[in-house]
Parts: sequence; structure tokens; C-alpha cells
Amino acid sequence: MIPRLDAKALIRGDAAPLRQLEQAATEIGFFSVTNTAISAQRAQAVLAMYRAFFQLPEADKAQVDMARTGANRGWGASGSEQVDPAANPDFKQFYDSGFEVPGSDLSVYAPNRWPEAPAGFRTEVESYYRDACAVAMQVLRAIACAIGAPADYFDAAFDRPMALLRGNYYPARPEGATARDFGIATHTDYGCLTLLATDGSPGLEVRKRGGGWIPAAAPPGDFMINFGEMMEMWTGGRVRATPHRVIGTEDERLSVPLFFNPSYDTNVAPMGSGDVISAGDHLTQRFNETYVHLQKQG
Ligand SMILES: O=C(O)CCC(=O)C(=O)O
Ligand SMILES: [Fe+2]
Repeated sequence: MIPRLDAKALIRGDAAPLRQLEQAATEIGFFSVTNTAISAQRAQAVLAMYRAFFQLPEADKAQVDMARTGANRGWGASGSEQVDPAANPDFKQFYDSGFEVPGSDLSVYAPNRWPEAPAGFRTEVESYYRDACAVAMQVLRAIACAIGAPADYFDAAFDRPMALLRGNYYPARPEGATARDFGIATHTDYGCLTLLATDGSPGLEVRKRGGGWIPAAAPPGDFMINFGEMMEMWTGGRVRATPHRVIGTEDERLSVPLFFNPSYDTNVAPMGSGDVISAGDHLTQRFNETYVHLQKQG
């Protein structure tokens, strides 16, 4: 079972929920939260915006195709990301926008590529992005407390977050799909914390430590939270980056993850180890491995 925690109780620092959080973070690596500052209505509004975008003709979406700019901002067509080298590229489509640093030549801070339609897309997505980052930061403070670090331990690392907000669109599983075809194949997220809104339909599966898969679902208004590779490194393996996947069903599905990645120059080597692992290098390497348009051939 994936635990479900009350965000307000976590933010208050209540002891019992913090213990549950510590257990969730260090064992299964996934939990859901309810009672955040983002209402079900807000989550539904942003999901509807992404849905309207994905329903546009391919030629319209191609105007903001990320393969054209080389930066990971804009639309990713079906087959444009391969998160597991042993599987085929994912059949999902997605749209990415994130934190921009004007004038930076780092691709993780590249300018966003906003589509002309649907009307109001940019405003809705930007405002949801801000609210989602605030919720993610509150949860990170609770995690710092839960693992016995100062509450503000992670704060300074997020002044220029390489945060990425994604809309995922999973069409019905394509005819002729094989055992190597997935909506999103088995992967761990790259960063620190992922805050995922979904339309409530099933599909997400989380790998159990002993093997096997647990279905995980959260209705709009609740969020799934999981941890990425940087968090696992940073905490010396205590907080777990758990593999997960979406095989896909006969129904379409939408999800909106916020990948809350730290600032480029954050050292995510294990706390107190004296080693240096650059968050920016790690994220850039993972993007280069998984975005098909950035993959090196041979
Ligand atoms: O759609 C989902 O439920 C999960 C998406 C996911 O794992 C990802 O985008 O990294
Ligand atoms: Fe993921």
C-alpha cells in the first residue's frame, strides 16, 4: 500500500505524520498527500489546459516541438523520450516548461516555448507551476525534519531550481504494442522530489523492494509524491528513488508531474561525505541519455 498523508499536518510538524513520512521516504519511496494548498478544482483546471493542448492537430504542436530547439522546453511527440534503454521509446506525448534564467546558456534554464493555443494556456500553467513549487518546498521541509536534518536544510538549494513542469498525455495503448512498449517505461526520476497530479485514472505502478508492482492512484486534489536520484544520492541512500512505470490501458490518461530539481550548482553528494556531485551535471547527463533528440548515436 502507498501511504496517504495529510499535508497540513506535515507542515505543522505533527510527530505521527512525520514518522509516517520518514517511513514512506525510506521504504517504498512513494506516498500521496491530501489537503495541500492546491484545490481539486485547480488541479482539474490545469489538467484540462494540457488536455486541450494535446488535442490540437500535430502540426500545431509541432510549432513548439523541442526537437527543433534542442532544449527540453515545449512539446515532445510520441517516441521522443526513451527512459529505459531496454524498452522502446515511450508512446506518451508531453509538454515541458520550467524555470528560466534569461541569458543563461545552460539548457536546463532555457526559455519556455509557449504554444499559441489553447487560449490562457501560459497563464494557467505558469500560475500552477508557482503553486506547485510552493507545495513541493513545504513537503521538502517536512522531509528534512522527518530525516532529522534542520527544517531549512534544502532551502538554499532551490533559489534557482532546475524545476520542470510536465504535462503527460498517454493515448490508449497503441495497437500492436509489445512487451517493450510503455506509456512510460520503468525509470527513476532524476531530481529531488516529484509532485504528481493525475486525472485519477489508473496506470501508474510502483516497484516493490522485493519485486512486483503496486498500482498507485491519486484523484485530482491529491498528489503522488516520490523521490529522484539526486535525493537518494544526497541522503546517502536513505531516501529512496523508486522505479515506476505506466504500461497504458485502452483509455487515455493525463498526468502533470512537477520535477522539483535543485539549482544547477548544488552539491548532491552524500551529506558530510566531502565528495562533489553537481546537480546540473547529473540532470544534463540524464536528459542527454533519455531525450531521443539529444541521444548520441553509437
Ligand atoms: O503518469 C504518471 O503517473 C507517472 C509519470 C512519470 O513517472 C514521469 O513523468 O516521470
Ligand atoms: Fe517518473
